[in-house]
Amino acid sequence: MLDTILIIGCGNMGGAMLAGWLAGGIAPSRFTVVDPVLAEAPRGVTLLRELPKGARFDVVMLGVKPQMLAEVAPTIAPLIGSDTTLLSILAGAELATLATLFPAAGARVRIMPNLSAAIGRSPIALATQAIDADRQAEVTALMDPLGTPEWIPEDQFDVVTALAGSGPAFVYRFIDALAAGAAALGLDAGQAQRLALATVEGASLLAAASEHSPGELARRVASPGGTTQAGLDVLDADSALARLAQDTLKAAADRNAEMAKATRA
Ligand SMILES: NC(=O)C1=CN([C@@H]2O[C@H](COP(=O)(O)OP(=O)(O)OC[C@H]3O[C@@H](n4cnc5c(N)ncnc54)[C@H](OP(=O)(O)O)[C@@H]3O)[C@@H](O)[C@H]2O)C=CC1
Ligand SMILES: O=C(O)[C@@H]1CCC=N1
Repeated sequence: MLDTILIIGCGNMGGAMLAGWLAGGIAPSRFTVVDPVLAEAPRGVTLLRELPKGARFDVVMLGVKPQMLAEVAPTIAPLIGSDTTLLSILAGAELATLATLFPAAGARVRIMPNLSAAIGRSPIALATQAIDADRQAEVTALMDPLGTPEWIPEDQFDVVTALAGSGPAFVYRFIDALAAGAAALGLDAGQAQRLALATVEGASLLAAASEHSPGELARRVASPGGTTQAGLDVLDADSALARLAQDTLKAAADRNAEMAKATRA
């Protein structure tokens, strides 16, 4: 059973996952958080400034920056035994690196969530090696309150990190760009921001609920020879948006691969 959970590094992403778990009804008493700067933990969650000595947890989740891994791993390793499931959300920290740094762990799972975990709406990519089916099912169940867990081969982590981990930032840029474009055409800036956000929220919810693909939905918005088609023609000219999206994802995926190299133990 994955009852007790130690989160090491509870910043933006670790904090979002903790919020999602608590909102999903998991008892706060199951969580212990180690973080040097977190002002306070949610009610019922134990907050420590340093790693606990001699304690054992069913799950240890690494939530520090990837650049910290080599420094903190030797102090974390004594907490980890064959009964521990090690989870890592560190971009670029490969399973082989985790195996070198935490050889005693009963299971090691690499995870790529995003900040929407806080509201239970994150894609959650997971990769592992040599895990027994029961423990794998327990990890999946632990991720369920955070969104949509999917086990994937580890060699897809660079692109999945770019798409699903970094992706919210790209969407936020697009919302800002829509709002700035509308403001430049004369709309009040605050109103433009509200309308852009509501448009993206509604479009995204509809696409998620619809039997139709996003491409088909775009076709349904665009009346022949109308307003939308005039705008789509700009996005589609020379595949401008498609190329920009691919270049954006490639830059993020390449950086993830570089970080994996730098983090290799
Ligand atoms: N942000 C995101 O959307 C996503 C992030 N990730 C991954 O999540 C990890 C964390 O990123 P993010 O949350 O953005 O980063 P943050 O800097 O917000 O969080 C990391 C936290 O760990 C703390 N910390 C530093 N050293 C230790 C230590 N020795 N023991 C315990 N805690 C420590 C940091 O404190 P201090 O500030 O003092 O260093 C900070 O509070 C990264 O590895 C990243 O790749 C993955 C997916 C998405
Ligand atoms: O930017 C980063 O490196 C992390 C990984 C994915 C999202 N944030």
